[in-house]
Amino acid sequence: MAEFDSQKKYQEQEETFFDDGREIELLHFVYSKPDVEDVRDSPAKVLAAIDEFARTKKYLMNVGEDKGRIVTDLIAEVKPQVMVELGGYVGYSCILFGDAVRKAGGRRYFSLERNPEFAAVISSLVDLAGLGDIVKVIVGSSDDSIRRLHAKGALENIDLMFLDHYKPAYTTDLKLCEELKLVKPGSVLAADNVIKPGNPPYLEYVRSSVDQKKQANASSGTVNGVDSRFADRTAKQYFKREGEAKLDEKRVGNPLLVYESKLVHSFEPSGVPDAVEITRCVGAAES
Ligand SMILES: C[S@@+](CC[C@H](N)C(=O)[O-])C[C@H]1O[C@@H](n2cnc3c(N)ncnc32)[C@H](O)[C@@H]1O
Repeated sequence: MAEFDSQKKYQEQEETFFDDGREIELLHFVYSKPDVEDVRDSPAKVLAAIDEFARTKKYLMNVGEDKGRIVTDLIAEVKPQVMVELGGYVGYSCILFGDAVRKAGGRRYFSLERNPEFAAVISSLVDLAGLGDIVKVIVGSSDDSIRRLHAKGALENIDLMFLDHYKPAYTTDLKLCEELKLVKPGSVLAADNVIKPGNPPYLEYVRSSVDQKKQANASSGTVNGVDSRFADRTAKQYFKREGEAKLDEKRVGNPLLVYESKLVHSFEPSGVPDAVEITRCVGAAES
């Protein structure tokens, strides 16, 4: 693994590090750049402007350059027609990966974001980057949005999914996608923040054998709730705005799907070590 380049370090992550007006400040920062016309239609320049804000003004909870490269390499290899991200924030991953999907010949990048203000920031920056033809920003809770897109026929399968939203919802949303047959053999998953802050229930699930998954479903009805292994800070990250998380504890997914999963180490844009879990659905067992 390459060293972290400290010149590129984001500002320190404060106690309150999002939803305090900085997302709108970012928009003003980007659009008031003297060379904004040069930035237009350039995903790389929009990303550079977002990075500049986070390095010189305020921390932003973006995937960042280093972990981002793990996923853009994956996009170049998988060549997804349809990619979905869970959690868009201000659009950094959406612009980086939407551009990579377009370059790889893909058709659609869905960015699912619950906070309508953040979703508006994503849409504005996606438009500036000239990615409006491929990116669709969907406002709402990820599980509702997945169900609605599926019911409308707008989403029939997911070639590549980037999970980067509420940490306890990674497993329940993956199971929902399995039940709707959106995730199936051939699908690939990239899950962010599996070291910082960590996601033991998700790692356990994607690394389990078919038998282990069947047993886990049989032995506990509450295994999908907000697991006690999450730190309180992680479990309550969106509490102030969204209230208590409502996760479907009864969701069983499709335990017959066979996954191959590996951890790829890297760094947060703040320099803190983290990793992306890359999971490939390689088949389905007989029931
Ligand atoms: C870590 S940020 C995403 C960062 C973004 N992927 C990037 O790298 O540029 C997490 C985002 O997930 C959103 N979020 C949290 N829970 C969600 C849910 N259940 N459905 C949709 N979005 C959610 C938050 O509002 C926040 O914007």
